[in-house]
Amino acid sequence: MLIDTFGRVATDLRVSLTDRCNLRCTYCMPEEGLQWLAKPDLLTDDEIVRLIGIAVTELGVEEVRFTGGEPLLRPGLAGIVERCAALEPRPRMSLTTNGIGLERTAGALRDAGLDRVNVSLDTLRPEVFRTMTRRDRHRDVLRGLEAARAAGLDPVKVNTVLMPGLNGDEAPDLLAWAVEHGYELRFIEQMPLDAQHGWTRDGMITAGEILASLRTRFHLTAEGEDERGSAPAERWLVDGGPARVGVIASVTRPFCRACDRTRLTADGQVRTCLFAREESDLRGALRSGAPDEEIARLWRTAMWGKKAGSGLDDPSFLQPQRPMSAIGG
Ligand SMILES: Nc1nc2c(ncn2[C@@H]2O[C@H](COP(=O)(O)OP(=O)(O)OP(=O)(O)O)[C@@H](O)[C@H]2O)c(=O)[nH]1
Ligand SMILES: C[S@@+](CC[C@H](N)C(=O)[O-])C[C@H]1O[C@@H](n2cnc3c(N)ncnc32)[C@H](O)[C@@H]1O
Ligand code: SF4
Ligand code: SF4
Repeated sequence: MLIDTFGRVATDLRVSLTDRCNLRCTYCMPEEGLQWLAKPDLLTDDEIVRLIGIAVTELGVEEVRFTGGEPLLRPGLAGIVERCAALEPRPRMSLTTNGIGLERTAGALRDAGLDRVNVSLDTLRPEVFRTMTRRDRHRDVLRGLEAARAAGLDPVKVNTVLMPGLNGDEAPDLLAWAVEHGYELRFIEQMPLDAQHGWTRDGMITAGEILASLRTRFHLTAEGEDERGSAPAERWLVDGGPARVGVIASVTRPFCRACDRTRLTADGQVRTCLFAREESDLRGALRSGAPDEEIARLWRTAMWGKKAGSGLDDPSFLQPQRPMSAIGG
């Protein structure tokens, strides 16, 4: 098992498959993109499957989420999913994506063994999408979402970051649209994880503001703590249900106490937390011929260094060196 400093057990593995992306969301990366990881530094498909195998068979990981950067840019994604679906015990598998290309790939990913998908979409307005992502791909995302549902990926969740002056007034419209289409919408508080270090607490829209805005049009009933478990999203029934809406309030209502995550970057570093400042090198061990037991030992040791939480409220808080897209958001 992966037991951290506080006795919490990590059963949820987030794997970044690439740091590259075909969008340029303003809260994530600059217009010109970033200095991408060099190809030889990326884990190969075989290395990723081996590490996930160790996590699942030796370390008690039960859930694997593929993310990035944009994971659909990884050519071997369906193959990786298929090989992970053959592991014993079989992990639950999900994908966090911007949805571009999902129209083509959702069926194959489902057939390979993917269980569910979270698609990021911040706005229903194509021109706002262009401003927020600096790309004209709104329609591709909507088609990707439809394809995910049609392929039987279930649930299909939608992740939305609200930004003042852009989509800040769209929460009720987005919720009405999500309820109509059967998607589970979650609003995410903007976090200080952008490559440009442009985040300010005053400049973000808080969970409280999002809920107040939703309540102008919907009746929301809070779900119990038991139903939440270790999930980042607090959820509310919309107009009595069954539709739900979530808010991931990492900044104003942190949920680190129940954290059950461990992370693997695309270049093979274990991170204990989104906001960790240290990493442990598994790629080096893999490439120097370490056996599975040694890699499992390194991974366990890494988790003993996990901090209590994000440290966002600590006056000495420092943003991690890697931006969200390179950590695996
Ligand atoms: N603070 C914090 N935020 C997280 C963490 N994991 C995910 N998030 C935030 O939640 C957003 C959505 O994450 P997803 O990739 O959809 O995953 P999730 O919400 O854990 O997924 P579900 O299991 O589907 O609920 C991310 O973009 C982050 O902003 C985490 O460990 N810590
Ligand atoms: C980093 S992206 C990676 C996966 C994929 N490219 C996508 O956008 O879904 C994962 C999630 O992180 C969120 N995200 C990115 N930067 C963020 C920030 N500064 N604060 C909060 N969420 C952020 C995105 O909205 C997205 O839902
Ligand atoms: S949030 Fe996702 S889609 Fe947007 S730039 Fe970052 S990695 Fe790309
Ligand atoms: S910020 Fe770190 S400790 Fe808190 S929930 Fe996220 S990964 Fe876990």
